[in-house]
Amino acid sequence: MQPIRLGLVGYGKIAQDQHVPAILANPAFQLVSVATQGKPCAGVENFQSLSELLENGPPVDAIAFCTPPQGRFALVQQALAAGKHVLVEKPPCATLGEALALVDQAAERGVSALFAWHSRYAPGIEAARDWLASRTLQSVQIDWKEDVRKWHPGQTWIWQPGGLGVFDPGINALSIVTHLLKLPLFVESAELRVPSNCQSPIAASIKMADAHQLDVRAEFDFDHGHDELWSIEVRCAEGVLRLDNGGALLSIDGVRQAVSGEGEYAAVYRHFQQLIGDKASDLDVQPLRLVADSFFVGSRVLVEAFYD
Ligand SMILES: NC(=O)C1=CN([C@@H]2O[C@H](COP(=O)(O)OP(=O)(O)OC[C@H]3O[C@@H](n4cnc5c(N)ncnc54)[C@H](O)[C@@H]3O)[C@@H](O)[C@H]2O)C=CC1
Ligand SMILES: O=C1O[C@@H]([C@H](O)CO)[C@H](O)[C@H]1O
Repeated sequence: MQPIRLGLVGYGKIAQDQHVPAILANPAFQLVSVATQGKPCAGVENFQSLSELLENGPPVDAIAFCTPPQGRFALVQQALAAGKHVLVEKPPCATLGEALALVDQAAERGVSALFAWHSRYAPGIEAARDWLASRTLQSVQIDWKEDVRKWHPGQTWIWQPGGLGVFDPGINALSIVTHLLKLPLFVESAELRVPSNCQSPIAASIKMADAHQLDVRAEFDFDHGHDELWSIEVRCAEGVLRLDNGGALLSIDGVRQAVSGEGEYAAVYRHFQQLIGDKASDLDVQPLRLVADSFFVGSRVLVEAFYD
């Protein structure tokens, strides 16, 4: 079977750290070209823009988008208009409206499209979801804290409108929790702590609920120490479930559970391959809606300036 010829747009940190290694490890894909504005990708044809890639590059069947969320909408629209399957890094776009438009446009074009909520593919997530399915949930506590200087060194886009600030990692926790729960969540209140020289928050506290008043709380911090805290604790009538290390570790009542051995991005690309084979798409916007609603109802607290 012929491999899926893949183009990639935005050869930055996550493309280098995760996407290209996962693509090279999956024989169903062949990376043939890259469009980027930074350093080129070795071993493939490089272009300065998606337009050049599409017009002058080798034929591609699909395109992976690893650019910042600002401006990504127009790029993905261009790929859809060219009839390409698309894999879109999180967050899918800079606004909820753009993401919803892409859902419609992918359906109109009849191509496969994936909003790659990569944290949903962490090793412990499916086992956690299976356990919770028959439990009586009482509360959820999310603590998602990391150092922006480690994970986004020098990336000014993250502090600009559309860059989401601490919700850029925080949306990963929201993507996990919305995958674990059966009912949609709603934001009841939020506090966004915004540095005086930034347009997006460096920390946030969010209170959410579902239609049955499940109490879901999140603490996000982008100025945390070098050792990340990526944990979700779900208290149930039958016991306590914890996901740690971003979902890589699962414990129930303090007892470590067996989890999948597959890495997040290997699973993301295997899912993309499956969607293409099935002529299907997977385009969930709920995590982005929760971020948008946090910005709608969130009270702003000005905090000291942030310097990278
Ligand atoms: N940094 C991380 O640890 C992770 C980042 N992500 C997500 O991946 C996305 C990218 O993040 P990073 O790789 O960290 O950012 P980055 O700033 O390191 O990379 C972005 C890349 O896109 C390129 N670019 C920007 N506009 C372009 C355009 N119009 N055409 C072609 N190339 C363009 C830039 O030259 C740069 O190489 C974000 O949405 C982020 O949320 C996801 C998982 C982890
Ligand atoms: O999506 C993201 O993940 C974190 C970090 O890479 C842990 O995976 C990063 O801050 C955010 O963009």
